[in-house]
Amino acid sequence: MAYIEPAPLKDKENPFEAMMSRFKVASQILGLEEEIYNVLKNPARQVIVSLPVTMDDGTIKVFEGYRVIHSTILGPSKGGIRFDMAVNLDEVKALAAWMTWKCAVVDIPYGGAKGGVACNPREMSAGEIERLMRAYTQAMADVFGPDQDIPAPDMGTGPREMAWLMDQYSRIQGMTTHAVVTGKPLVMGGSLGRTEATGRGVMVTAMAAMEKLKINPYKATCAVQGFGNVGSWAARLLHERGLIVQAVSDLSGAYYNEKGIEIDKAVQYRDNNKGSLEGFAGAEKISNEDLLTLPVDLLVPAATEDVINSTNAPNIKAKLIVEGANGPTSSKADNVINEKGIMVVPDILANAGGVTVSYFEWVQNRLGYKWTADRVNRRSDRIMKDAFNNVYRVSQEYKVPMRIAAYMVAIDKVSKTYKFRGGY
Ligand SMILES: NC(=O)C1=CN([C@@H]2O[C@H](COP(=O)(O)OP(=O)(O)OC[C@H]3O[C@@H](n4cnc5c(N)ncnc54)[C@H](OP(=O)(O)O)[C@@H]3O)[C@@H](O)[C@H]2O)C=CC1
Ligand SMILES: O=C(O)CCC(=O)C(=O)O
Repeated sequence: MAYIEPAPLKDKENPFEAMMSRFKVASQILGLEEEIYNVLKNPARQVIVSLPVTMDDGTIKVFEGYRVIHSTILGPSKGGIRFDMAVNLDEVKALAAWMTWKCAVVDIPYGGAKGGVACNPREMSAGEIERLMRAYTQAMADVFGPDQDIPAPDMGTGPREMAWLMDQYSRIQGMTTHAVVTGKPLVMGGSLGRTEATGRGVMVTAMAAMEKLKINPYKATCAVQGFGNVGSWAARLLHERGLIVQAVSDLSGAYYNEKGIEIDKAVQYRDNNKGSLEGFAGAEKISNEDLLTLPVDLLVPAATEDVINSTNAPNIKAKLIVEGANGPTSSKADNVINEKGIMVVPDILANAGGVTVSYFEWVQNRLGYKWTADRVNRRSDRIMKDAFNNVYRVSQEYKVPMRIAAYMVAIDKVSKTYKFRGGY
């Protein structure tokens, strides 16, 4: 069947519709039965909770929290928790579905879920964030579980928040339950390699794509948008592989140096500057928008959704885009990028290193055993390379972009499993 361009969407893209437009195209090419299409397009469960939290000044503020389980066909659902002002149900629904496809692409036995709370952690004290995370866990206690639904970090959360979640859940259960959450601190059942895992997967798939495109990493330039967990680790590891990282960014703006940013210095600066790159010296300050259109070989969007859209896509000059973030490219931009011949390693493949090592963390927790960093990295690198090669093969065979090929791999696996499970 010929490749069908995703239908362009109007105005600013709703992330769930952006996910659906690619899902539709891949389903059509696969000839997916309508009944199964309907099952997979609807999230299995959507939970919305109100979370009253006592703030430091004694007032009570009510936050809205979400957990969407998109699918449990492949196994217990898995996916991070986002603390961000922009969190809303449609975003969480899209992120949950992306988790289903992502776990299927890297062939790990999980379904997809995502959670989030609309809040601004930058303006909250550690105590307020802790009370919010404990309230969220309490409200989701019947949703979460090591064989049911296993959360992890996402934007605005990290090991500290996962520790509070694990502790609160364990108090409710009356027993220490490490395997209920991944991305925990190392001392409480976290896995070696999880912190850097998503950025590492971005690096591994970027190297694989550069090989296909015959780009020499020692001569290649790169720009990375977002300097949190994913962006800073991707930048550091790409730099270690010989690339010149010419620009990095966060919400404060982008920082450009033609000769290359010193990534370790930027990380150190951010860590000593309340998490922000604001004021970082040794680089020219440009806008996040300018970063996206720099004439680099590799562009890594590792911040948030919809940053590459129909407005700026015609000006993108990179030869390769490797998506560290979930949903950074709108479906309208897909068409423009494809016409320009830019290769895109899509989010559901490129950033799957995180959930892969989360899976290893869960396995180690259940075994009561700890793997070495070397074992974690070797196994996750192999999974990421195999997944890249599989998606690349499908994209060549069906003459479709890598994004559609990744959806095809995922939908094929989930739909076949659904049919084998039967009972409907
Ligand atoms: N953590 C993980 O393991 C995984 C994360 N992802 C995805 O990767 C992306 C980043 O997540 P993660 O690194 O964990 O999040 P973090 O919260 O650690 O970092 C986010 C970074 O993006 C910056 N940022 C946010 N919005 C914008 C914007 N509009 N323009 C430019 N920069 C922006 C932030 O800046 P500032 O610090 O100034 O706020 C920060 O540097 C998300 O899409 C997430 O879903 C995907 C797979 C796994
Ligand atoms: O590590 C995980 O389980 C999930 C990470 C995540 O939320 C993501 O891949 O988007």
